[in-house]
Amino acid sequence: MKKVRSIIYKDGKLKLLDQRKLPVVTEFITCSTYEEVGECIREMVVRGAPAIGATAAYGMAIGAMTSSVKDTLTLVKELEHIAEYLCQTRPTAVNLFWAIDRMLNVAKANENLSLEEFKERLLEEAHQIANEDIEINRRIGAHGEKLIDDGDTILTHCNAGALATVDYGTALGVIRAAHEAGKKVHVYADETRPYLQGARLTAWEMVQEEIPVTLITDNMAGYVMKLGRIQKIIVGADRIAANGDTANKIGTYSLAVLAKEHGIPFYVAAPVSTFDFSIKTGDEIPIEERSPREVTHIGDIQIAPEGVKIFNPAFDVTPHEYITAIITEYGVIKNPDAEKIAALQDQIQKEG
Ligand SMILES: CSC[C@@H](O)[C@@H](O)C(=O)COP(=O)(O)O
Repeated sequence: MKKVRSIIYKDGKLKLLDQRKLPVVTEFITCSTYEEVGECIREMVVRGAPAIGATAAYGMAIGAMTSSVKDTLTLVKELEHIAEYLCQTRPTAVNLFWAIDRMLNVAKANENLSLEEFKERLLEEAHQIANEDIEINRRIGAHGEKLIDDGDTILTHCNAGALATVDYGTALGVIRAAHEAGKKVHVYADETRPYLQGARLTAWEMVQEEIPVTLITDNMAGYVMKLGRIQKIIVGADRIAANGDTANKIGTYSLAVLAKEHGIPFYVAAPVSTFDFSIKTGDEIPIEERSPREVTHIGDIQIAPEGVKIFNPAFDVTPHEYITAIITEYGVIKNPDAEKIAALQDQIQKEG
């Protein structure tokens, strides 16, 4: 299998595949400070909920390693500021806050270590978060591929692949696992305006791995469903509320409504780090609004008149009633609701 690694740590530096330039240019940006890491998250050099989380964890480790403070207790205090800075980068994907919290908790639990040991411990935790992500995605894939039939054509939105994670992917991980299991699958990728993650990234990943893929513009999705070409829809997630309502890339909600109308199963694939058990419903999920330029321009080409008003929400929320199942590393939650997600939370606490 050809691998697409987008996050590489080496010798105190984090190399991030510049996803803004794909698929035309394959170029890495090297970050030596936590500020540079934060900038890369904000500017979407790296994007996708699990990838953002792992990157932020390395940002915390790099922040500790590059700090000039002379004792561990002061460094823990400094890490709280670094955490605040990194938390400001993108608001919707909860994996960002989850990874930063996990790093802060490790910092607080190890404040008795020597400065050098403490820095090593933080780096070790960042590596652990990154390595676990790959393992978790494979488990999601193993659970999810059982839902895929030989010969299925699967529609996906945005990019929930190796690029959006440390490797393998969530929604695309399920598709990869089905492909690896010898099932013939065909992918329909929505281009995903305005940032074109589907056209630029999902299509690229599928072409790289020789998984058959057809690219469509977002407004073609309803028509291809009506033509009977789509058997399943699988998307990733940026934040899942305690009742199963799911925030994902703008346009996901429209797909879920269309799926219901056409009787097509609509699956969400996500690690448990994407659940925000602290919020009851999707109404509480903060939705990022991005620059109007993403809508008025495609690349450097202006496509809208100067002075036009723009609304550019980057995510929407799909109510849980539209979701056939959520696939996590713990298994498949059919018809997700508050009760089933509370049971998942119990399972996580029991199994760790
Ligand atoms: C496995 S990633 C799942 C989601 O993060 C993905 O579908 C998505 O919406 C990404 O949004 P992005 O704005 O590109 O970070």
